[in-house]
Amino acid sequence: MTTMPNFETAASGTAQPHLDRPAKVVAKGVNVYYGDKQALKEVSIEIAARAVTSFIGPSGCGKSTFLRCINRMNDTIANCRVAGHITIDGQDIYDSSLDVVQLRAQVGMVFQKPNPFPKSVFENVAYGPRIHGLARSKADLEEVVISSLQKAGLFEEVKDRLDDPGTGLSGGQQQRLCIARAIAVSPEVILMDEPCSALDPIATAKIEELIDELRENYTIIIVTHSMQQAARVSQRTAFFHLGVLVEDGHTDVIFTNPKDRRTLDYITGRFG
Ligand SMILES: Nc1ncnc2c1ncn2[C@@H]1O[C@H](COP(=O)(O)OP(=O)(O)OP(=O)(O)O)[C@@H](O)[C@H]1O
Repeated sequence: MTTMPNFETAASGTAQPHLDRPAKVVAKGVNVYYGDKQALKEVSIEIAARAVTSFIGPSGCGKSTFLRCINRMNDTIANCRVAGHITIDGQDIYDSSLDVVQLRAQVGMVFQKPNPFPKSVFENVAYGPRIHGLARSKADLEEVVISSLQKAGLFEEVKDRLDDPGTGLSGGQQQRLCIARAIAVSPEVILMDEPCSALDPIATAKIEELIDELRENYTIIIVTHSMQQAARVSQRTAFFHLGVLVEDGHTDVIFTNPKDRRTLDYITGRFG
């Protein structure tokens, strides 16, 4: 499946000319430190709404660190300090009055290794809507769970196993369960940190198809080590190197006509 950029139907707002879509997430001058060590330097980027953006770059360049800035997951790391500005729809997500729990519902996250809760398939998905008070009745909750499993392309496979443990599903199914869990609290942005690295090629293809479907309704940011995956699933790509965002742009441009020598060296396999 090769996904070429298709931006002609901007969802709403005014598209930034270089993005072709309204910007959903805007970062300006982001610096991140672990203790004395600086992991990200002056990262500024606009992330297009309702499109898939890939973060690529050699190991240790700061992709995951930057991803975690977008839902303030770095707050949970004791020696990590984030400076700079990040807004989502114009709202400063580092504002001291911001409710971080609410932010993490608005900005869902899917991790490298599928991590379902040790609960039933149903409860894995129901947990978020329940704690966020998103369902008024049992019937409401069932509807949210079923529609989330459907959106994650998993419902047909698990409809007779809703009471079985989520951990009993295959790796690919568990990852789609984690995507359903993220979707269940109605996020606007979904962060995916190497979501296919623990999966076989068939399960990977399913997740990639799902990502392609989800971009209609969500802003998706994916960290990947696979340039083929970035080329297949994303409309935009950002290349990081040694804590610096070297360049970002349309995926086909980054892969065929990058501006910076470091990007060219990376995509042609000269390092990383
Ligand atoms: N919790 C932490 N404490 C200290 N240093 C960290 C921590 N997490 C990441 N780092 C350091 O920050 C830098 C960026 O790491 P990060 O994991 O963001 O890179 P990455 O590009 O996602 O790497 P990979 O592709 O290997 O996952 C690295 O030098 C890493 O060692």
